[in-house]
Amino acid sequence: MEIDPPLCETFDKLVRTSPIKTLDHDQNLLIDKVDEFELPVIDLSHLNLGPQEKEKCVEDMVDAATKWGFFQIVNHGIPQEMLETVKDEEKKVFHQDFAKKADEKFLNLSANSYRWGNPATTLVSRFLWHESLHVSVSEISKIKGNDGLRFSLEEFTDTVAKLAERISVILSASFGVESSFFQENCPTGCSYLRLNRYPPCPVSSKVYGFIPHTDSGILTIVYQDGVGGLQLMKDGRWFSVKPNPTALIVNVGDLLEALSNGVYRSIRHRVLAPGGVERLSLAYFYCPSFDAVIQSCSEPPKYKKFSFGEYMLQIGKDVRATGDKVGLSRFLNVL
Ligand SMILES: O=C(O)CCC(=O)C(=O)O
Ligand SMILES: [Fe+2]
Repeated sequence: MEIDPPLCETFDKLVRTSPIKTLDHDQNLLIDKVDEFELPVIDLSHLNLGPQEKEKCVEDMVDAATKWGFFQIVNHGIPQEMLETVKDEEKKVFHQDFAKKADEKFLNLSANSYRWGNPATTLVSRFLWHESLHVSVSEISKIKGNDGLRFSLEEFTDTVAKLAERISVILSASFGVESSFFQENCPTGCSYLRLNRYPPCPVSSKVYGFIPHTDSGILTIVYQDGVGGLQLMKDGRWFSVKPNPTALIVNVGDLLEALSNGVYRSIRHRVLAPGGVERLSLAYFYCPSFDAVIQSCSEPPKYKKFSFGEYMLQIGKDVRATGDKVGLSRFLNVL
């Protein structure tokens, strides 16, 4: 049985044909000289203590979202056992024959839910040493042939959805966003999950696990195993995030950056391909419906108002035209 997608063959072919053979012109600098650091840790249990502890916790979260666009949360209310169950199910689903995963009827999900490697790219720098399963929350109940996966994803999303709303309400309150905004604009089914597996990679200094990008939703909550490899950009430098499997990672998405009028940062991040071991992660993308209007209440607004549907349409156009997402700068207000 061959569980991995044909990453080696595809990569070798790409190296022969790609006009640029490295990840970046200063690839070694980027990959080898990266400092590891521990993301700010926010203890969410402090929100249930007295007013001073609560205020400090909110302040720390606002500070991390402003300076880093990323933070870790502990005592977040999702039991460790639930996280481990979902990770075990994720591992099992990926540890199946590649041919089975690539079947368009896999798990009864919509076509293109299972993805690997970015096989259409002509550039080494855009190849992903990666396979993933994209599941819209509205589709979880349709999963067939794997009750364990369906049940654990249902349980996980029920809990993580409440957490995402709570954090979004807290972070956006200082920017005048009504606390009802998220409940009114983010029906549960609009968010989605990405199950990520990074197979062991024999050429890990030559290829990304996940290419540099920003997340397009409101915020993302990531559960990762202990392998490491996630890096984020701060002040023009890449930093490696030290893994902490008991914490969840929260990162600001493009829409929260827009709602905060550019104060919170939707930071570029990437994942290095792991060497001798596989890496698993699970990302929950908290998203509004396509007709939700994103508009900052601050004056003067940095971005024009846009709907999430318009935003995603623009991303699709830019990716088709240039191979990359342009993102929020497309919607800058020219003053
Ligand atoms: O695997 C990770 O840690 C992060 C993955 C990621 O950035 C994404 O799925 O958008
Ligand atoms: Fe991401």
